[in-house]
Amino acid sequence: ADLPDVRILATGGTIAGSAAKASDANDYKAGSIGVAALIEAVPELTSVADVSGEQIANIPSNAVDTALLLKLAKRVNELLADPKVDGVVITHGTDSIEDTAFFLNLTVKSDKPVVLTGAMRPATAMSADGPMNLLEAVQAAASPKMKGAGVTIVMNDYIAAARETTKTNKRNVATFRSTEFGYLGTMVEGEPVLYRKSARRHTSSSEFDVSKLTDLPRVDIVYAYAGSDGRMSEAAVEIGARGLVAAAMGNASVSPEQEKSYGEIMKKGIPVVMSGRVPEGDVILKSGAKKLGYIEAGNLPPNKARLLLQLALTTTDNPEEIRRIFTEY
Ligand SMILES: NC(=O)C[C@H](N)C(=O)O
Repeated sequence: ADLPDVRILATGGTIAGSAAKASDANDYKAGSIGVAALIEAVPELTSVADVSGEQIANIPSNAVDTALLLKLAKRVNELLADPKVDGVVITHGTDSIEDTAFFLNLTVKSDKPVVLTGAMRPATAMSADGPMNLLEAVQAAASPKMKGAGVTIVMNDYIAAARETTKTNKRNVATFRSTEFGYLGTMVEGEPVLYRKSARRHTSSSEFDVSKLTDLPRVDIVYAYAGSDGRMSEAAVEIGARGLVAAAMGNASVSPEQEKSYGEIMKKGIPVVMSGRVPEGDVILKSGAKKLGYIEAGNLPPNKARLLLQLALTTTDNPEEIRRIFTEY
């Protein structure tokens, strides 16, 4: 039969991790098994799709950097532009999988499925979760039902939108949860069953083009807590930040010293996006904070607001334009 053509791009992580003992699910080395071995461990893949692997990196995902994000986005765009390719799966460490997924959600120029997956237990572990996650990711990427769904994370039977998904448990296999707007769907007996669509711009309707970029503007995140002052934000500007993301307490809540520092930074034309430590709910500024000129992050967490601000700064410095971007993506 003519099976869908699915390309697997491997970047490392625990799914490619190995430990000395099957009982060890903690003290292992992430990114030690190559893509060929990942595919070989799941012989069922060959009845789902015509799969082929490509090793993009083999690292734990805390080592993913801007260069790798750009490399991945460019490679995915190249592959999906080929009419022969039906979908892409990316194996990735779970620590930053949501960051990479959201970045690709904003920079992949295609409606074809792009599915990220990973594992919480290394490949050598008893009850390793990687093989089933890889199978379900390939099943999703091979399915025409996933067309236009945006970049997704498929793990533990759920199909989760890059924008709304976050790691919630440091060690448990059921770590990926969708924030308030839910999962897109679930994998049922090898088939995606979808319940919803994202209303936010992504993939083929995104305005961001990374094809000619070799770097992204520096954006730093400043964490707020009772007793924080303005020195971290000042230091970030000093080392070259072109924008800041405030990880505020509550709803846009930062200390008075921090507020003063942000006010001065915004006067210099450096945008400050107001996000927060609290995982759910949209940031809504009070009139005083609005006057200072913050940009509201909506419900984006700081790590994703940072990526969106970096991409926004590749196209504009105008706060009104950046504000529009934060309402559309
Ligand atoms: N479960 C994992 O994949 C965690 C690992 N430290 C990583 O992100 O690479």
